[in-house]
Amino acid sequence: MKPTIALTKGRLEKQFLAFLQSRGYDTLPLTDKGRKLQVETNEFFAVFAKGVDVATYVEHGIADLGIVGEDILLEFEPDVFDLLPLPFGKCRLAIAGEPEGPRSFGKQRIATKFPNITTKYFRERGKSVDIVKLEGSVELAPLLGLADNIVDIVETGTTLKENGLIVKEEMMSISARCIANRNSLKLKKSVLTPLIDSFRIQEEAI
Ligand SMILES: Nc1ncnc2c1ncn2[C@@H]1O[C@H](COP(=O)(O)OP(=O)(O)OP(=O)(O)O)[C@@H](O)[C@H]1O
Ligand SMILES: O=P(O)(O)OC[C@H]1O[C@H](OP(=O)(O)OP(=O)(O)O)[C@H](O)[C@@H]1O
Repeated sequence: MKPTIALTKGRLEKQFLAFLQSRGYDTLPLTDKGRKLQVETNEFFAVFAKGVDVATYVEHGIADLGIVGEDILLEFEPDVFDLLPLPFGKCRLAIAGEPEGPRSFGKQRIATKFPNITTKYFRERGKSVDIVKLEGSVELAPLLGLADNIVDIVETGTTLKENGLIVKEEMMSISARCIANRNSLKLKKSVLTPLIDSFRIQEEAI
């Protein structure tokens, strides 16, 4: 029985397909899928979902493996096995804002897509902050006065730069991860092992 892999749609999907190609897989069924959300390849069934839903499908055992950003694992803490890092989806989480600093003097207000990561990060440093949850274009928040600073993903830094913002503090580096359903790892070991092994790369290449 072929295993099922849940893939994060969009940015990570493209990078995962390039990675699969580099590992010798025929990715034609995946690249030619059009708007289909389920595709069968020679080696596995693929389903395409948003990052947090990838984690949910893996947690519930609908998918055996998942390809997801580490930010999703840190934010939602799904009950999955975090198997291995992958050499793409590389970016970092950072606190960013306007160069002249926060407007308010009281408790700092932070806009972010990642309220849990942000709360934990500041709590571990003995600070309490007010969080404003946004779903995207987080860089707008300090510009429009919704928040003092943001916590967001930075890759090239272009979005920050073009909006006149700067990194105030680097929080952590993140990459894509391969996750697994805990039961699948035991029950489908023989079909999953070759697949997982083909995703392994030298630690220093991550
Ligand atoms: N600029 C970036 N550079 C590199 N990796 C990124 C970047 N932005 C996000 N990522 C990583 O890719 C994953 C998917 O990001 P993507 O932007 O495609 O989805 P999303 O944030 O859910 O946005 P959307 O709502 O448009 O689907 C994120 O979870 C993160 O790990
Ligand atoms: O450093 P950069 O290379 O500019 O990349 C960082 C940007 O990419 C992501 O946004 P995305 O494109 O996913 O859009 P969103 O803000 O709507 O989530 C992230 O939230 C930053 O805004």
